[in-house]
Amino acid sequence: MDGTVSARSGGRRPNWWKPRERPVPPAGYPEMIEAMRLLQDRITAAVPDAAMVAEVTRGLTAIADRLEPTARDEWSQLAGSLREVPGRGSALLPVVEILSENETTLRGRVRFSRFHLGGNGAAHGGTIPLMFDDILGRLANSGGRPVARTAYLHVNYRSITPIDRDLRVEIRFDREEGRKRLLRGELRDGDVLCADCEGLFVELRPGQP
Ligand SMILES: CCCCCCCC/C=C\CCCCCCCC(=O)SCCNC(=O)CCNC(=O)[C@H](O)C(C)(C)COP(=O)(O)OP(=O)(O)OC[C@H]1O[C@@H](n2cnc3c(N)ncnc32)[C@H](O)[C@@H]1OP(=O)(O)O
Repeated sequence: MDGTVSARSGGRRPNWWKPRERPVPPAGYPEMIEAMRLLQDRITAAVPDAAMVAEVTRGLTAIADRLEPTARDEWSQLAGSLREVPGRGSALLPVVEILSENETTLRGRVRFSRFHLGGNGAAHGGTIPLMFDDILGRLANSGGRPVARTAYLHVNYRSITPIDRDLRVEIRFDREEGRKRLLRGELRDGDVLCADCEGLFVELRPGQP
């Protein structure tokens, strides 16, 4: 690792975990990401004819080309860095709207959508750990603690997780032993337990990527 930062991919940087200034997005940035999420849902659901496929491909390529000159490295990108915005400004993440948060507990509302479909109205099994990893990681890294990464994430699928419904998620900080932080979480549809999880986060040592 030489610490070189490339403009497009981000590159790796030594001591990357040191706090840095929070980026300030331009007006309308969260709405742009929301439009991207809508696009993901609509493309997933669409069965367009060939003419519309060609038209959409042209339109999307034109937008991608328009954005290309504004690309910055990982350390300056906005997507995923907006802690105060639900879904952190990342179109990858299922959006968790945080209802309450302190140093031990986080409660939120999450809605999986068509983009996250696995089959028969249920969310894809990979999207649930994605959601858990992000909010467990948020709580694990709260309270001014040094950065920790997920060492394991164990997810139990207890019943299907429906898309297009508001679900509740609750995360608890279970315990901390040296560099190890253990957290647990539950995802519920009303009274029905959809999934629960346990995650181990391990604090990085200086120089760890
Ligand atoms: C990314 C952080 C962002 C932070 C941002 C902060 C602001 C918050 C804002 C917004 C929230 C955003 C939140 C996003 C969160 C996403 C988090 C991720 O998804 S991270 C990507 C996936 N994870 C990896 O890629 C790790 C890859 N693995 C590693 O790097 C290493 O394996 C690591 C660091 C996890 C541990 O390696 P070692 O060499 O440092 O530590 P050793 O000495 O092996 O272990 C220490 C202790 O942990 C146990 N341990 C380690 N791995 C274990 C495992 N898999 N199972 C059980 N125990 C394990 C060991 O047995 C040891 O325990 P004993 O001290 O002996 O009691």
